[in-house]
Amino acid sequence: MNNIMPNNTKEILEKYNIRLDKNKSQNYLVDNNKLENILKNADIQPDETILEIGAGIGTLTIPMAKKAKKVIAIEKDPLIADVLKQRLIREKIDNVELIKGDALKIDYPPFDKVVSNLPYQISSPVTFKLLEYPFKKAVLMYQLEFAKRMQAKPDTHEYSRLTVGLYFRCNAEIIDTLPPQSFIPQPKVNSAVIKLTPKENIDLPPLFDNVIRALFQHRNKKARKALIQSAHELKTDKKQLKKQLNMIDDPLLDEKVFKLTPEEILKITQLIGEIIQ
Ligand SMILES: C[S@@+](CC[C@H](N)C(=O)[O-])C[C@H]1O[C@@H](n2cnc3c(N)ncnc32)[C@H](O)[C@@H]1O
Repeated sequence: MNNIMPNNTKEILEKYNIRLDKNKSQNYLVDNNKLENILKNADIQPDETILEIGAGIGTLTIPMAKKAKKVIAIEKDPLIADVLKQRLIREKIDNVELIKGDALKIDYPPFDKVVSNLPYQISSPVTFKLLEYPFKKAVLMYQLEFAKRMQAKPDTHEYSRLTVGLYFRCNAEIIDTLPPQSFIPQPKVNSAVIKLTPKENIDLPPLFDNVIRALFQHRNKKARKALIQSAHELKTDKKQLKKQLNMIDDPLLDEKVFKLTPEEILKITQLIGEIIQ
């Protein structure tokens, strides 16, 4: 392997006597070619603020800080965050805002791009959370299976709430895949890096995310039944919704959820918006 930068993750972990815990999503990147590819795709500019979720000991943080105006690095494990803090001091890097905390529980300061080898345990909630923030680009590592769901087509096993939630907001592109050997400790599955580029002019109805949630709780059922069974997601009364939906003769409501295209789900959202006032 033609390593461009020295990777001293193992030495650093030994030096600080850190034992990584797979159960805490602590799979650290040790493949520098893959790291270089993430940085290349992130294309960090000197005036940009980068958000990093799950910074670990700084494998991505430190090279990003050397390119960016600022890196906001979030790390939940206090021992590991302390190691990163010491490394930043030792390397005289002063443009990293290190936040010790749970990325699902804190509000993020404004950022231009988000670049992270994400903790896989929180892939889904953290992705939906990120979608609430404006950003120019995201370069994110996920489990390969999860990444495939982000760009899946209707009527496939991977097509999910995540696919539809992303569809109108971002273009999702798998830009690299990584074998378990790219990490220590090695995960059981392959990984992938996804690039998300926000789409312009998104004006989704306020109920859109509620409708997706309601539908995909019953992905093998017909849309009408799924919506009725998950009426709570639409913050409406189940009996009332059943009555209203049963009066509508629209073939979309008789289609199975996993077969509905994102555009059709948008139409259903508009329909729901009209009946739940
Ligand atoms: C996959 S590792 C990536 C570490 C490093 N960025 C790298 O690429 O080698 C994910 C990191 O996220 C941290 N983590 C796990 N859950 C977290 C959460 N809810 N909020 C913030 N960090 C979390 C873990 O402690 C771990 O350091």
